Amino acid sequence: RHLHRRFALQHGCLPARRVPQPGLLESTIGYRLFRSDVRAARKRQTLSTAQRRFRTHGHTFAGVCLGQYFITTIDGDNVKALLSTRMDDFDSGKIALFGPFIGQSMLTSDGAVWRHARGLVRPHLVRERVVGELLAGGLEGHFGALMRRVLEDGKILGGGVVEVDLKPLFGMLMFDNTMEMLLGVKISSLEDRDSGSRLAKFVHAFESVGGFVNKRAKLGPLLRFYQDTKFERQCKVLHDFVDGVVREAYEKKQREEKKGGEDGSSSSSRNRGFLASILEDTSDLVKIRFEVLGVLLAGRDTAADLMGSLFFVLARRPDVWGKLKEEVDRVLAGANPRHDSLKELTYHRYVIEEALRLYPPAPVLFRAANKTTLLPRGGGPDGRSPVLVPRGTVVSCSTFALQRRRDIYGDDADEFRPERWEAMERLRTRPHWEFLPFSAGPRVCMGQNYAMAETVYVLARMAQEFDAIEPNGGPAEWVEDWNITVGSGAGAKVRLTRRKEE
Ligand code: HEM
Repeated sequence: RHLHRRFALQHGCLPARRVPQPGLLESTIGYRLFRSDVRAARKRQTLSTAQRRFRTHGHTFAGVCLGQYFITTIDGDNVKALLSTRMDDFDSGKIALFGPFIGQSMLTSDGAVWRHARGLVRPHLVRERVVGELLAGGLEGHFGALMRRVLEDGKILGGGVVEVDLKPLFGMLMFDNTMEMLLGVKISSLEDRDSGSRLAKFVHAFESVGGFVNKRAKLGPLLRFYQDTKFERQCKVLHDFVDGVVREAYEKKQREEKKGGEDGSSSSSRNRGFLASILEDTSDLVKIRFEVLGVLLAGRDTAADLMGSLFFVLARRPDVWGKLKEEVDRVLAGANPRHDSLKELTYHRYVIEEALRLYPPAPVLFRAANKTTLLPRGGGPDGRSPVLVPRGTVVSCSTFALQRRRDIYGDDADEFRPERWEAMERLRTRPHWEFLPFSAGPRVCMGQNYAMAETVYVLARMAQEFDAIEPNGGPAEWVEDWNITVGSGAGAKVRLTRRKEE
């Protein structure tokens, strides 16, 4: 306490506003706050509850939940300190949650280990190269498989109309596409109908991991007393599957190197795909397994949840669908999207950015302070003074609430209006630290260009294939569904009308 007081005095820190927790027991344990969070989660209102709290208590406030002191903020300056200028004072705080699944990999590590992992993965996810490989690779093939599944799984009504829930199909599409990009092998969960196959077991285990991690996240500081053997069993299924592919690629590389050494030619697998590239750098196959699963985790659910939420909304917005069709016909004139034409689909991008703003698949960013530090704002009665952050504090930012701030996005901040992005670009008022679907700073999402390109591609292809999209039941408003990421709780149940052949 003495050290904290001295640190606060030195840096002019004042106390942050506290969420009301009357009584000594509540202000030190925070059980009622935890109960109210659990109730909100049951009603699928975690995100809107957080948004309401910020509207009531201001942009930065503190509290205690299950004995853990936390600070939460949607102040752009604080978010910048957390993710960038003071990032070394914070750990990612994810190893306890994800450790049994992805070990010490890029997503879970910090400091030198994280820097090395990021350097290893980065060359394969940078802009031009990624988009080129994406288009040269199998995305169109996977999209074709998706179209076949729409017709097989959907209810055909005649007249080119089909009713289907697109959300699980987008999950499979993103899985297949990310697996191909990562492992360099064609894997099609969209076409695999055998529920007993190794692939189906892998997909099932991958999907169940989200529920386990979510449960672990809810336990907060109690997690250290918890062991989940079911979770460990599913992790083993995932590890065994990836280990098999990695070992095969490693042995192939060794064979080729030997052959190359004998006849003087270079290895033909060199620099092809993510896995081949990592094998150039390390032969630690366990490390490779964790990096592959980490990127798969980071890339699949986020992109699939984005697509699901997007199509939930588009079914309710024929005006936006009409504009997408108009743009895709004008720019592509019936051809498949190409590297250069993707960039011209600007309205497509605005629509996706608006979905990322209102329904961010990663709606909470959090870090744990590894030493006593500060956030620049939120302290004192006017909230303008720095705030002390004692070592061990969990600091979080609800990007869901941040990206709905009315003082930044206007009075219609809660409405889906893609045109706002065109206006913000024209007026050069595009927010930076207040639009963080991919986070920002040195730990910014490594796959953001890949994710944007793949989403624009799929959206454009859907607009080429379907004349109309309407809701097929479900609520009028989007509801949250928490797994590791957040998607549409009502799925994307739609009635699609095929375009007539010209
Ligand atoms: C719509 C899709 C996506 C969204 C919304 C998204 C969002 C994010 C966010 C918010 C983070 C930061 C998490 C944190 O710091 O706590 C992140 C990190 C990351 N993302 Fe994405 N992501 C998406 C797609 C992808 C894809 C497709 C890939 C790869 C193929 C990918 C790879 C990564 C990696 C490797 C990191 C860790 C970076 C690091 O810790 O240095 N992401 N992503």
